[in-house]
Amino acid sequence: MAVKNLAETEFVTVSPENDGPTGELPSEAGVYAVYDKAGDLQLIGLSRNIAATVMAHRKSVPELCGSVKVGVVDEPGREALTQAWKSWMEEYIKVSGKVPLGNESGNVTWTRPQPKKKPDLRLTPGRHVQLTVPLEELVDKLVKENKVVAFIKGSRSAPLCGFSQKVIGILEKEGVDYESVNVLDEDYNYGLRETLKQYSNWPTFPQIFLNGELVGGCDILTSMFEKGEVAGLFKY
Ligand SMILES: N[C@@H](CCC(=O)N[C@@H](CS)C(=O)NCC(=O)O)C(=O)O
Ligand code: FES
Repeated sequence: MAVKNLAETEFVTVSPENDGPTGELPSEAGVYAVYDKAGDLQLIGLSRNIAATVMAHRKSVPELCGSVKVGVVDEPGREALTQAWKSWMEEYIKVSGKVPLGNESGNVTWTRPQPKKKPDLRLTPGRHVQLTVPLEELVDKLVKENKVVAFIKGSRSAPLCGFSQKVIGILEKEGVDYESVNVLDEDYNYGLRETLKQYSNWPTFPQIFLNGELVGGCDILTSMFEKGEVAGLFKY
């Protein structure tokens, strides 16, 4: 049997202040629609366990969870669930002219909280501060005090060159805990680009250091990755 229309389905309160009402939510498969406290629809989702999923949402984004509507799907195959989800989605789009914010592509509010990316390290406090220590010494300290350091063009969250992007991608994929330094940051890493080439005797970027030693750039890391060597070397 199909689920009821969204409009005909009743609200169940789930706001965090009201910490109890899990009992009113079915631990069954079906669709659910989350409304914020202002009553605006934020997300239409489907789940194998509506109560558990909604409670997880309430925990991770309490500010957007005011109440929910749920529709249990009787014989919850993939097809039936998708069909129910589509019917609610279409109903909402017809009325509002848009998809719920949380369902827009690229919206990550409702997915599991992503571990925060580390900020890139900076070598100096800023260009206006005259350093008494040579930059080379700062580089030396940095690569010796951190197990893995990637000197890249751009930041780790927005690399500005394909070679740097590729090594960041590999380190991330392998779950390596690494520090990054943006050699193009002329404010906080002024002069680093040339200093590092001399320090490491390597003319290009990216440069990946492991335990104070240069491992190489993009080509070398890529070939290590293809041989399955990255995790073993860089993680343990
Ligand atoms: N084959 C190199 C590719 C990297 C590369 O060619 N980098 C160039 C362009 S991003 C570079 O850093 N040039 C020197 C510079 O920009 O200072 C590798 O394996 O890392
Ligand atoms: S910045 Fe052009 S190839 Fe790296």
